Amino acid sequence: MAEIAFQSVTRNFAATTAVAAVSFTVPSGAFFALVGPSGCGKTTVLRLIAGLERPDAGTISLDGRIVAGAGRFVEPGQRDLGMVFQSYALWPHMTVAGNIAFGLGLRGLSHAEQWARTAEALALVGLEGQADRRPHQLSGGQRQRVALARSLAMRPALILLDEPLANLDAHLRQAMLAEFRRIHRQARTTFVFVTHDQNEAMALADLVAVMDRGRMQQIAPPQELFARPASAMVARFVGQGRTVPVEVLGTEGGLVRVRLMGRDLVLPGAAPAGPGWLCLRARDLTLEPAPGQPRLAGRVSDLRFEGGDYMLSVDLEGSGADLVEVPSMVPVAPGAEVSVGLSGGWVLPREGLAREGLAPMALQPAYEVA
Ligand SMILES: Nc1ncnc2c1ncn2[C@@H]1O[C@H](COP(=O)(O)OP(=O)(O)OP(=O)(O)O)[C@@H](O)[C@H]1O
Repeated sequence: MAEIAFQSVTRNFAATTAVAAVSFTVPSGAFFALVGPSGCGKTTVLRLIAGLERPDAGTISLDGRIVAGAGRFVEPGQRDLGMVFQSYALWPHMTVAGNIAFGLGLRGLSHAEQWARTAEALALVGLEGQADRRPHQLSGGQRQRVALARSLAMRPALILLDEPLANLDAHLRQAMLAEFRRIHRQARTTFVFVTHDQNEAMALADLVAVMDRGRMQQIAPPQELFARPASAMVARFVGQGRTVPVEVLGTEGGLVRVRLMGRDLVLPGAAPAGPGWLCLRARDLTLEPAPGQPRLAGRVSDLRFEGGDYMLSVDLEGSGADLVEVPSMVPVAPGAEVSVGLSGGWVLPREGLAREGLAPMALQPAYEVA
């Protein structure tokens, strides 16, 4: 297992700053996911960890040892890490066992040790009995497991996975998410997983970094990213959040008082007085507000059938926000005027807030100020 530490790491490609003064620490043994829209710099971060890119500034340490920066550079082969790519990169002419044992042979391990480690890695990924097959005789999911087994057999301190599920169909991807979690638990190795799919990152990892245009927006456990987004980008990217502009009036008993559509509401959040965003997700909104629950007037713009119920797209007219998503047990025709109840949400400053500035806070329900 290995701890990963970036300190003010920058990587430029001509005029593009792919990674901009990024600092973070991943604890040893974590399942760490890097997520963000295309071009945000996540693959470059992965390649910097691997030693396939050199930083232009800053230092990268693995387990306390500087591997890049401060006049030092440790070659990829000397970093005690394995890589798994979406293309699998298996040798087509070798059997499954041959593919896994190949790297072990290069390390000079005895045949007996190669065989023992290959069998162990195949068992770990659930491919016992497939040792003599060739890659073309396997499904996509099985090939991905062989690629992972090949890395695991080397027993590295760190395994880097670059969109390993991208080539699999949605059903298989779901199954592989559970498999990756199990394999990580059993292998007791630090995993770094790059994906553009926030659902995948949130389902897999115990620590998720959201990147945008070369910068780290937030690094946090999935539950915290969802409940307490640090910037509007994270609020929108994670869990299909919608952001509604509000005026923050001040803090109040660990909550934040905001003005929204002419009403004063007190909501969970972390923001100083001034312009803010209210991040809302479907679970924060209901169609039939309980007595005393804050409510906002809206008009149904669209509805779709989802998960056995309906999801309405509602225009909070005059709020300046995009459409919000409101779950409903019954269909409501587009054009209908509705009253939307607010049971939660998260208020953040319009400019975003450094993670360090956010006080930990228990989640509490919203209430309206009389
Ligand atoms: N070798 C390179 N030469 C020039 N520009 C590069 C190179 N590698 C990356 N970039 C640029 O750096 C930025 C970040 O790229 P990177 O591949 O890290 O993003 P990403 O988040 O992994 O994107 P994707 O999800 O599309 O793979 C992009 O603007 C990309 O065009």
